[in-house]
Amino acid sequence: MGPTIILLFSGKRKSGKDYLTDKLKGLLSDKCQILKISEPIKSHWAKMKNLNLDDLLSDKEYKEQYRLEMINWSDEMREKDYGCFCRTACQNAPIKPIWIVSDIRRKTDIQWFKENYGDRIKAIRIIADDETRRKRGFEYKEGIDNVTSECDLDDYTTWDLVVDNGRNGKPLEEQLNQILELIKL
Ligand SMILES: Nc1ncnc2c1ncn2[C@@H]1O[C@H](COP(=O)(O)OP(=O)(O)OP(=O)(O)O)[C@@H](O)[C@H]1O
Repeated sequence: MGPTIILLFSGKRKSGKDYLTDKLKGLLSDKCQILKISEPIKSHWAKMKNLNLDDLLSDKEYKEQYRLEMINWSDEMREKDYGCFCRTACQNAPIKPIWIVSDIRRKTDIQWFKENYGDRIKAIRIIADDETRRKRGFEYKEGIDNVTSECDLDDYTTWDLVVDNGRNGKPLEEQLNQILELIKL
């Protein structure tokens, strides 16, 4: 037993992953649970470095400060076991009909979910134009924006849905309805 549907969200920095998945959570409420693959990474990192986990998980400057180091450390872990963080995130999550994974970043993340949950998964790409992302606080950083964790899914093509959350995007309600169409419980 497990969730009936797992929505995997991916998108570049400041495309609006947290924003859209939070809105979706607002609609689905008790039927869904948001999972973050970055949660087990951050919780391990916080323990190792004696940092405040809530600050690391939230949207503050704090997380930017440690992003590069966390990427490098988690990449080393993934080389040994590509599913390690996906597995922990799933093990820690309460069973609900719908899981929303809000931070898929790699082909191997999708691969792991496919191997373990088969066709219960739907993969959604959130896109936004550069100008919009910059307005939301995005600043290009060498070592972060040009590496695997940010770029591995740029050439993935078999998304179940692509949502434009930039200036040319459809109104929010339509975007959310498109996502709900994928669920059809
Ligand atoms: N459609 C939208 N309308 C208005 N504000 C938005 C919209 N989408 C995102 N934002 C805002 O833009 C900012 C960045 O969005 P968000 O944190 O969801 O991006 P993210 O993809 O999760 O970024 P990161 O990868 O850096 O965590 C937030 O302040 C969010 O509220």
